[in-house]
Amino acid sequence: MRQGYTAAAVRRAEAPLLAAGRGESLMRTAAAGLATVCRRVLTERLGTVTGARVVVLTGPGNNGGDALFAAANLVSRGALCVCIPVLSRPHEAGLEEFRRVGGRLVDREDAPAYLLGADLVIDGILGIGARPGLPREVAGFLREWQDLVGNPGAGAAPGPVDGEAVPVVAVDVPTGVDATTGALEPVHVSASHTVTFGADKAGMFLPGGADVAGEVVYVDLGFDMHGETPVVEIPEATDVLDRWPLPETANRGVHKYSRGVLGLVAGSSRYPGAAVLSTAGAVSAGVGMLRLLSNPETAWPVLERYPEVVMGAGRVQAWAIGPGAPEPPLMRQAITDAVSHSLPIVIDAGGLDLLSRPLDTSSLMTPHAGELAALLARVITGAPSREQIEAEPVRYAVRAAQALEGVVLLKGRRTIIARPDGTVVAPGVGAANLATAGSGDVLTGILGALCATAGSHPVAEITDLAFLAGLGVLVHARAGATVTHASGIAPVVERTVLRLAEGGPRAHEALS
Ligand SMILES: NC(=O)C1=CN([C@@H]2O[C@H](COP(=O)(O)OP(=O)(O)OC[C@H]3O[C@@H](n4cnc5c(N)ncnc54)[C@H](O)[C@@H]3O)[C@@H](O)[C@H]2O)[C@@H](O)CC1
Repeated sequence: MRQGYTAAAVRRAEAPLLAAGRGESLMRTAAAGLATVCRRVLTERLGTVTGARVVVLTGPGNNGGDALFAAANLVSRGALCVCIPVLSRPHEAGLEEFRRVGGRLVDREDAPAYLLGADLVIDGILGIGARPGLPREVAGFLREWQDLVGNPGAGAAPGPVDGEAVPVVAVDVPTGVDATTGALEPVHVSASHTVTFGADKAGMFLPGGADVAGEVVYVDLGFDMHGETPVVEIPEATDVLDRWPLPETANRGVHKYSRGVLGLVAGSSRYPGAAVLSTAGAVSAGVGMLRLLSNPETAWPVLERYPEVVMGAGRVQAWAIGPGAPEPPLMRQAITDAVSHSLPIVIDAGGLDLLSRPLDTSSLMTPHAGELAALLARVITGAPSREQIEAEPVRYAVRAAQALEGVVLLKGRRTIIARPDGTVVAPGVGAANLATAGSGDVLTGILGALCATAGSHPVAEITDLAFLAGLGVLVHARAGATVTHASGIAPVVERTVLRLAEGGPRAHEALS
């Protein structure tokens, strides 16, 4: 798991080291890490660093200092580096070293020629010291750069040159990206790589920043982050291997109940397929048993494919309700059972329409932006529109988690899972082919199965529903990336879970 912090937290963590007079050595370590990434990028692109044409963009702060020290390293290995000061005078010691080894300072007016001929651009204009609102000079420069490389989109600065994008390595944070929230200035740098120092910055993993940071490479500076709370957690494949709650198989006392029973309320005569898809997700993710509450019309297609499903209510360890707009009385029955037995409940689609206040049990709500707008309209005053939610998904997912005192999984191209304490889990980008009807139903089944299985373990409490949901989203995305149809996801989820259960190298295979 990676953990992202606010810029203020990073500042607090670096303060004791700066007070101990270690500022220069920190910068040298940061620059060495930055140079390593630049050398890798150049070698991948050109096969060598020697003769590579590198443009270094600087601002007045330490961010530019990092860039210049790193560029000095590249010059000493034969790269041809120029520095364009985009804002004020560059970092003095960095510039001195850069020039001493043969780097050249060039005028801003000459920037177009250098940018067009570059093999690599290093963005050291602004880092975590950036104040909101780019200075005019910087915004103007980035706009010219955009026009130059024929990328008129409001966002991306660098674009394809001669059919191939020039790599841009951002120092710590791409210029124009808020290090904490990921919010983008109207014009900003779009990087292929971001080399970040001391601690991951939250904004690089949240919508906006995550779309323009490229590969985020972390360089350790020995900061002690223990006293700081990460505001975003990023689950990775290794977390799935370590923390996916696999059904118990090892001990002899195992039976279907101890492997997790999920109660599912899904499907209607209008959307019978939703029950099949959510059942597929749940069964594939590894429940011990599945009870389906549904009308007979909906039940038959499910039973045809999954005869092991048991119809009707009974003892369960978790509930999942809502895919395919099931009949409200059935969903209410599930909610009542979840609350009276303190069971976790996943609430999707039609189930969300029943909510207007917090439930007195662990809840995981899975709306998309439109559903969240409708839900918030019932719960808070001054609720946002769907468009507002799409523009600021983290803000409104957190708002909903607080108002509903549960975990809110806001679906979108970048799914965000918010806890009531304001922290989020950001499992990264989903597969484009998951944006299909029915894909969310499969996810609900997976999430329900995870809750049921985790809830059936000897320590029957789910300490972190949001992180668990993040693992479900990762496996769902992984499965989706390898299939072309939502209905085809289930077998891939099943294969993934089976391989997790087998452990060893094959488990890694399933997630790589
Ligand atoms: N302090 C440390 O421990 C380390 C810091 N490092 C680097 O230092 C960076 C932070 O350095 P700084 O604090 O110098 O900050 P920056 O380099 O981000 O920039 C700060 C400068 O830009 C100006 N500025 C910022 N926003 C502006 C705006 N909107 N309009 C006009 N001027 C604006 C400020 O007045 C200041 O002069 C990090 O991102 C990282 O790259 C690294 O060297 C590693 C160690």
